[in-house]
Amino acid sequence: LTSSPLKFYSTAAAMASKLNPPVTVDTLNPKVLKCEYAVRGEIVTHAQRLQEELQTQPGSHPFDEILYCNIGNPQSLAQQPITFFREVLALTDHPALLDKSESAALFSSDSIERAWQILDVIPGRATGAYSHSQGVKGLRDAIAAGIAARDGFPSNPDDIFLTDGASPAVHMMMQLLIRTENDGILCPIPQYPLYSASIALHGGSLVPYYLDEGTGWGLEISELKKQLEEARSKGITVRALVVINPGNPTGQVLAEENQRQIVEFCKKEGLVLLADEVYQENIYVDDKSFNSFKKIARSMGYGEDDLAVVSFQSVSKGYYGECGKRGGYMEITGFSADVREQIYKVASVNLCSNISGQILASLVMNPPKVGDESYESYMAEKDGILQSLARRAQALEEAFNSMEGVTCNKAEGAMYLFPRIHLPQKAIDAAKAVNKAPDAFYAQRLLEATGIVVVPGSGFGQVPGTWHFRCTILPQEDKIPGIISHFKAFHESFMSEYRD
Ligand SMILES: Cc1ncc(COP(=O)(O)O)c(CN[C@@H]2CONC2=O)c1O
Repeated sequence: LTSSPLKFYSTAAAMASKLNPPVTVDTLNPKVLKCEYAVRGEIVTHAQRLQEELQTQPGSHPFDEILYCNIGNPQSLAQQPITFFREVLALTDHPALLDKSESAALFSSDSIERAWQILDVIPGRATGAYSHSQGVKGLRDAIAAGIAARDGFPSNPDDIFLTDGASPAVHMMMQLLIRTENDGILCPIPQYPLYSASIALHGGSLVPYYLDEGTGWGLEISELKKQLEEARSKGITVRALVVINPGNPTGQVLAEENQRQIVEFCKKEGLVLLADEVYQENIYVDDKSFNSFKKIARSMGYGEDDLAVVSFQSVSKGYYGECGKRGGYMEITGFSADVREQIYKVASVNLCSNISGQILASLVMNPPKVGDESYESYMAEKDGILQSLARRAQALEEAFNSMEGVTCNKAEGAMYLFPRIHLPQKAIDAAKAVNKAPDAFYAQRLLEATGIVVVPGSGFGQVPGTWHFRCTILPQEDKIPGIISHFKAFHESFMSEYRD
């Protein structure tokens, strides 16, 4: 060590850093440690381990593939993208294709025309350049037109912020609204854990309101009032109300009257209404249809000066399922000019969202119309996917309801079922013995027996003492009977093992 001072100090420094590494879990931001996201949590990590074992040791498990029913990721389960959308994306991603004569034989005339329209609103037709921080103005014009056509009320392109999926838009709003842990956000329980994770990351307080499983996950205003008053009595300033419609993980579609009550509640209590509407195209029941909260507010005569409504949309869901393209937007209304300036400033720090995602968001909100060359084929693809999703939801709902001790509300929309499992006390005790929540214990045993990955209800929140799991309706239709039979066989065996 004394042969050379440099060697001495470098060895000593190396030893010191091993003893006191600059970063340990204990020295990380405690808000990060508090954050949890169950959709890709412990059960999924375990599934990935089993998947590796299947590859390295074929036959090592009583199944030959892992079926990921944990995440709303349609194309990872073989759903095909919409042809028209992909043709336009291909042409705008490589505009030189438009100058080649062969392209007319490869692409529909309306996808070529749409590609030109899009390129003409992008400065210099440069789809590789940064755009305006809210997104390309011409694309926001198209999205605003699509929103207006959907709702029957005007939409201002300057209210739209194009984002890399809805997730960053939610984070941005939490960043803007949460000052300290005394700022609260009313969130549904069960909720999609992006909200609890984002509130934790931003140091705020999640104020829960419980959806009523007994009335098909109904959202009761009395529950909102109770939770709001309880939070306020603890010194929490409740800033906003999150509504996910159609619901994730619960799949309910709100009735119009209920939406009006919610708008009235937000106006009366001075809450920002954060309307997560990423499943707006996923409706499977004939007696419900999607109404945006902005449409409801405007139809009640409430305008910019009455209440703030932020609407989130995404290209990840619907019949398009383009999760990996990272497209989406938030439409912000009801904020003053100086608040909007601050929202713009935060958006500008990230420069802009990706251009392909922006283009795709404009296509989702302006799909082919009657008379377009692609209209028939587009509608055939769209209806085919949505009708199949509805059949899969029905088949899985019926299967869960046929299982001992399982009750499952209908998936009116979205992409999930969220059945309740009434577990025998012996199973609850067995879970406790291995320090797991009973539904996490059940999900792990299901995975190890069948290769099926579901997310424990504890990852979404639930009424204490109740246990659920979330299963997507996304495996391709020909796989559903096999999933049902394996699920049922496992469940019967599990219940026999632990029946009181
Ligand atoms: C209600 C809701 N809001 C926002 C998002 C975020 O979407 P993007 O960031 O992709 O636009 C999701 C994604 N759904 C997650 C991802 O897959 N399964 C889920 O529950 C969601 O379910």
